[in-house]
Formats: sequence, C-alpha cells, structure tokens
Amino acid sequence: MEFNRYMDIQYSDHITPTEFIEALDSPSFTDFLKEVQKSKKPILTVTLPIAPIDPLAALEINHEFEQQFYWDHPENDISISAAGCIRELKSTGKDRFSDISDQTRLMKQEIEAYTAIKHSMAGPLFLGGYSFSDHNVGAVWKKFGGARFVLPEWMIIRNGKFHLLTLSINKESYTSDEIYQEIISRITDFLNLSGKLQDRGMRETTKTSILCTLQSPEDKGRWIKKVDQARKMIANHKFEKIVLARSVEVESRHKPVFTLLTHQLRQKYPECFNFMIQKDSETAFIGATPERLASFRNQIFMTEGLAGSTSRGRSAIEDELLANDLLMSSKDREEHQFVVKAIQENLEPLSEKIDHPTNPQIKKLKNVQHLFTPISASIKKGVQIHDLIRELHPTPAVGGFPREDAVSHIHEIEQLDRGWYAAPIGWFNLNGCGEFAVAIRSALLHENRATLYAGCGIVSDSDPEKEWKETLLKFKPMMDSLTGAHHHYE
Ligand SMILES: C=C(O[C@@H]1C=C(C(=O)O)C=C[C@H]1O)C(=O)O
Repeated sequence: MEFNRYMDIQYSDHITPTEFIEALDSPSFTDFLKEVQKSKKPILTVTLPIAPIDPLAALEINHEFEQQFYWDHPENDISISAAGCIRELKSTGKDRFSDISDQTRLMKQEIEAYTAIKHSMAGPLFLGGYSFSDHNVGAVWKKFGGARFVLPEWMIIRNGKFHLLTLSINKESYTSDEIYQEIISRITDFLNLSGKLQDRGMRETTKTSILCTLQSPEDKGRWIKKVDQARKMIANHKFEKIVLARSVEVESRHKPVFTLLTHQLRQKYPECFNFMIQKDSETAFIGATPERLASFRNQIFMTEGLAGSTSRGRSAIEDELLANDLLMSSKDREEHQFVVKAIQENLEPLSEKIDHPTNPQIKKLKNVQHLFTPISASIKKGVQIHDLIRELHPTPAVGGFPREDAVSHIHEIEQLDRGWYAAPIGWFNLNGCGEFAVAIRSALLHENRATLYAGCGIVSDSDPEKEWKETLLKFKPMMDSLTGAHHHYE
C-alpha cells in the first residue's frame, strides 16, 4: 500500500458532518479497510478534512490528554495541535539524530496511512524534539530525554483555509471488525468540535497572582565573571565565539494554564514559532522563538542565520537608528558571520546548491531586533531532515565557533542544564520532511515553577553589561506571558 492515497472528494471550506461520513463511505476507503485487515502493519492512520477550528481550541476542549503538542507560526498561516501517544521514538547521545533517522525509515513498515485529501501535511507526523547537548539531561528535563518524538492519537492541522484531522490507531488493540467502528466513533468525536466549545463552559477567572522571582542578587556579578572567563578563552585562541545562557526561576501561587500561556504568546509574537510540548499535566516546555532551524520539503531546505541583537526604539527614528547601528556594528556583524559561515560549511556535503544574500537584513520582533540572513539549499536525494539537523545543530547562534572547541566549554562556564533550551524542536513525516525551530525564548514549566532561559553570543569585544541587558530583553516574552496568563479554570 502506498503512503498517499486520495479519495475523490472536493474540499470546501465548510465540510458538513454528512460529507465527512460520505467520505468514509467511498469505495477507496472501504478498499483501504480491506487491505488494512490483511496487512500486518500494526498502526493505522486516517487523515480527513474537517470544518474550520482553531487547533489550540481543539486542544483546550480535549485537555484530558497527558501528552500534548502545539506549534504555530501565525504569519506563515500554519498551526498544529496534537495529543495522546500511539508510538514514541526515543534516543540519547551523540548519535541520536541518525538513530531517529533510522527509526523513521523503519516506521514506514509499521504504519498504514490513508488520506482523503491531497496535502503535503496529510498523513502521520511525529512531533517533539532533541536535547541541546549530547550528554544526558537531568532533573525535570529527564522527562524529555535526549530525543523524543510522538505519533499522537489525534492531530489537527490548519494551513491557510485547510483543516485536517489525522487519527492514529493501534490495530493490535482491536479485532478486525472493531477497527471500522473505532475509526467511525473516534471521527464522530471530532465532528462537532465547535458545538463542544459551548458545552465545555470554560469560565476562566483571572487571578492576579504575584510572581516571585527567585533570582539572587549575586547573579549579575556571576554573569559578568562568566562573560570575562569566555573572553579570556577567546583571547587565548580556544575558540572565536561562544554562546552563554542563564536561567531565572519564577514561582506562582497557581500552576499556569499551559494553553493560555501559549495563546498569549502567539497573539504577541505572530512572527515566531510558538510552541508547547506538554509531557504530563504538570510539565511543559513553552516558548515563542524567532529562529528557524530547518524547513524541508521537496528537496528544498530553508534555514537562517539569526545572531546579533539590539533593543527596539521608542520612536520610529530611534528604532531606525538602532537598526542601522546594528547593521554597522563590527562586533555584531562578526558574531553573525560565524553563524552564516558555519551553516554554509556544514550544509555543503548534503547540498547541490546553497543560496543566501551577502549582507544580513534586520528581523524586528516586539522586544528585540536581530541581524538575519535567510539561507536556502537544494538537497541531495535520500537525505532526511534529521541528517540536516545533525549537521547544523548547534549553529554558532546558540553554540559557538568553531563548534567543537566552543561547545565543549559551554557547560563548564555556564553551570546550567540547558535541557531542550536552544535545541531543535518540531515535527516530521515518514518521508523525513518537516520543520524545526531553535527552542530559544522559552521556559520549562513544572508545577507552579517556571525556569526561563536566555543567552547571548560572546565574541572578543563583547561588553558583559550590555550582554546582561540583552538577556533581560530575551526573557521578556516568557516573563510577560507568565504574568499575564495567570488565569485558571474554575
Ligand atoms: C541564545 C539566544 O538567542 C540567540 C542569540 C542571539 C545573539 O547573541 O544576538 C540572537 C538570536 C539567537 O540566535 C536566546 O534568545 O536565548
């Protein structure tokens, strides 16, 4: 059976429940089910168009699932929500990227996929991410591991006006007669999602709960020492650039509602990848990152250099002056150039052709502006997104340059468990295509505590005071949403 099979239905903006059921009555679906009964593949996925719904709202309606995933990029018109876990791909250590790549190839033998709509995102997707470091992560991050991707029980994708539902079923839990019933009943659950919006009666109350920052006053002094230590190492030619991060911990009276936090982020940062990876009802990794690591489809790969930062101006003139200063700053241009150079070099073995503009542009976000270079490449046949990530991660935007020389010193200077901060997170399909972002501007949430992370690139003439201020700007998205999202359902 082929991965993509299409039924003859016309997609309209408003799929009615009847059309939906008609789609399932079509001969191709019945044929598919017959093949499924004969097939030895243990997992079955079905993709159908559904009536428009905000995928995040679908997640709030179906909030009882332990594992949940949300991903969007409002300006690119894409959002994905998913929950439950039918199959998990896991790995650790240095070889985790090729290991996940191998596991992806094997999954093709295990999944029977049926799709009623021709769309590049139809069919099964795996959602999750990798840890920043090759070595094992500790404490709360342990729940996330070195690499973890989930094939969810259900997934809703909105792409422009298209809304797709993909359900996954573990065939082994049912007899062959029960499978059809199970599919129909699970689909029916999703038919009337908008109706359920009213039933759910989600009355939120806003409680202004004061967040107490646990950051100790010595932190700034410690930071300055770390930056100085890094600058000394640069002077001693150990490496040319290193990215140092720090974390702050905040505590609140109530556990924040993860989907509310995510909603606040996406409204404020439509130019970012807004993500939520909920491991269990107490634990989630959430952020709004501007940095694309990898978009891969039809042999075309897109990534970017994003490094070099300044604040936003209060007036239009000040904003322009800041942007011009950034473009003219040799320190920031150097910091940025390391990233573009490393990406170019690391992509070369897998690419036919790589393109990027000679000079960086400015990417403006609500809280900061960055130097930005879009990079595209046409990729050799047989390469999967994991292979590209293995070559790129960590880029000097979050690691350093030269990579091995700098990255091997990060932990020793930072004394921080980065976990999945600054690591690749995203989704991929069975063909090894997908999209990943660099998980910065993010926080790990556990019970009523949040650990926020922010880092900056250090080069020979970095000023520790300025870098400290830069981390404050980078904490802002998560800090603001945490203080603004302290609602809870009653
Ligand atoms: C490391 C972070 O950001 C990275 C570092 C930047 C810099 O040093 O100028 C800019 C963008 C990101 O690549 C972060 O936000 O935590």
